[in-house]
Amino acid sequence: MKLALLGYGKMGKTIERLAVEAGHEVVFIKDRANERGDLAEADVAIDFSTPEAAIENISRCIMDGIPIVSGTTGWLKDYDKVLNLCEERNGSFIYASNFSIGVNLFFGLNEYLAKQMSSWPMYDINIEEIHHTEKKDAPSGTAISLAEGIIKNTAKEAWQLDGQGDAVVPIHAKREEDVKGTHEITYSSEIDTISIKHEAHSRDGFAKGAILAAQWLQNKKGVFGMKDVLGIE
Ligand SMILES: NC(=O)C1=CN([C@@H]2O[C@H](COP(=O)(O)OP(=O)(O)OC[C@H]3O[C@@H](n4cnc5c(N)ncnc54)[C@H](OP(=O)(O)O)[C@@H]3O)[C@@H](O)[C@H]2O)C=CC1
Ligand SMILES: O=C(O)C1=N[C@H](C(=O)O)C[C@H](O)C1
Repeated sequence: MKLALLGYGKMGKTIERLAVEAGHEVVFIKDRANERGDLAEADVAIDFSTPEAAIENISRCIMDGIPIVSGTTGWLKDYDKVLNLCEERNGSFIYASNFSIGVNLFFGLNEYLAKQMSSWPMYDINIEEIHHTEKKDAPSGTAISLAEGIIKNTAKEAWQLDGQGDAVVPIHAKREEDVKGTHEITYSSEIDTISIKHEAHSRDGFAKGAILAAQWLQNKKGVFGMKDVLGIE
């Protein structure tokens, strides 16, 4: 597979290393100021850039007829624009707040637990996410997906950063040196605490998932998520 990389930071470089190791070729690289190679040669593009740059990168690929996988977080206010453009141009697009297989299994566990806990209002829900100090957005895209999974399965109505109130799922975001990505959901009562936690040990899981998604998307049209790629409910 010939890949274009939009964003060549921590994730772009990890994807390049693992893609080349797996026999793929990187034919185009773009960061903030530079472009190398030819986007038109790519079978699929992978965007891990910035919240500000993602919409332009994704739109450019859809306009140029290149299937595009995006893992950039913090740009979802523009998601409907991408949906419409993709439909108009018969494009191919996947977004996931987290491409690791482990986190996608964890999403299912989170929804299962939320459904069980919805009958027991004495438990207070909290989400905590911890990431490296260079992260630009808070809360993380993954924490937002986890909150949405809880809202879908309980009487909670919204998530809020450091929020409070009966209808709110509070998310607490911490920034610590070199943490790759930790997410923990806690249900606490006076009697006891139940928690589930996912901790990434490196960026390889995110990168491998994005490469898998790129392979899967190559000959498909439409808008998809990581559940489609992995074939999970
Ligand atoms: N979905 C998932 O599984 C995961 C998502 N992420 C998300 O991916 C994104 C990137 O993360 P990470 O690699 O750690 O961040 P980095 O800050 O390490 O890299 C971001 C890159 O984007 C580049 N960039 C800036 N502007 C543009 C532009 N206009 N076009 C193309 N590239 C541009 C930066 O270039 P320069 O250095 O020149 O400024 C840099 O190379 C974040 O939103 C993060 O939350 C991260 C891990 C997993
Ligand atoms: O910025 C990161 O590093 C990560 N971002 C994603 C997010 O916002 O959820 C995924 C992962 O946790 C790493």
